[in-house]
Amino acid sequence: MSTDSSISLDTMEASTKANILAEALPYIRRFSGVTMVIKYGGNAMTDPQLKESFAKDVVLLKLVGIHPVIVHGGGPQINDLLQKIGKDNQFIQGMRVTDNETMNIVEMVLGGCVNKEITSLLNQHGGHAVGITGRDNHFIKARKLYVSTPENARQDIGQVGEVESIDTALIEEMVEHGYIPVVAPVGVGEQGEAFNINADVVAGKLAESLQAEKLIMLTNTIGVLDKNQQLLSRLTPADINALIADGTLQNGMLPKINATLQAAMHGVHNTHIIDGRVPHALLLEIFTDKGVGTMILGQNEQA
Ligand SMILES: NC(=[NH2+])NCCC[C@H](N)C(=O)O
Repeated sequence: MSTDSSISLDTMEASTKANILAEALPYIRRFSGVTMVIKYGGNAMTDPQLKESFAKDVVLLKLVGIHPVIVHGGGPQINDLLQKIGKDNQFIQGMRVTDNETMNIVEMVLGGCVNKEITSLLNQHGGHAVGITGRDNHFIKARKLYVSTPENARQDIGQVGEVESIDTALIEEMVEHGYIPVVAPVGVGEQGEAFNINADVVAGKLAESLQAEKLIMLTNTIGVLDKNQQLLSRLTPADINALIADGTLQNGMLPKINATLQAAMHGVHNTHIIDGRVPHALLLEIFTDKGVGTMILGQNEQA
């Protein structure tokens, strides 16, 4: 039998839970039928417990009528395999020098191991996930990305690509039929060859092409921080530009920020940078008023 004080504690806990559910309701209604592109990476992709909570969240999103589209990375997994087979990893300006042999490994790891692991994880939790790369139906067209050297010359670093165009028909078809697309960031060149593309860039461009409601990046940071390391919860693209100009946003964060900024400027309603190390970060961001990370308002959203 429970005592009086435990009854009141139970009641409090129940009412907190009820409040959370009630807070979620307007968002469930508002987001029913919309597409959200989710960039999956970092700890959320390697920690067993975080993997579970991610999979449960994605399946729940689908169950309440949201259409999640997953884009994943896999840099550390590629490094591991290259190291195992004794192939050197060389980076220029943060980009992997990718000869044909390396590209084969990249494609094996991204389109094979990592993609199928995520797909299977979602399916195990009751989703209907299907894994693809940009070479499927040639839906992500890529061109070679050159690095500019300090002397302003163009340097060829192999099969590293940038997005030329995305044909969304395949993804839309999958979504319509209830599937959760899981996309590995590999694109296809003019000759049918594979290109390795940065996953943040693919997620941003895909969100843009799909005119998604949201682009959500799961990262290993709590969000965008100000000079005093405090979380900035809501920002406009203009705020972001100011933070870049005054040096608050540092190098490491810039590629991610640029990908979100581009999406925000090209029709994606809101973009979010959230902490993938927090269990259920996706649900907390989407279904609560305050969220857990940084929300960047799209160009036409109200500040
Ligand atoms: N970091 C934030 N301020 N998040 C607010 C999220 C609000 C709402 N749940 C949405 O997804 O649109």
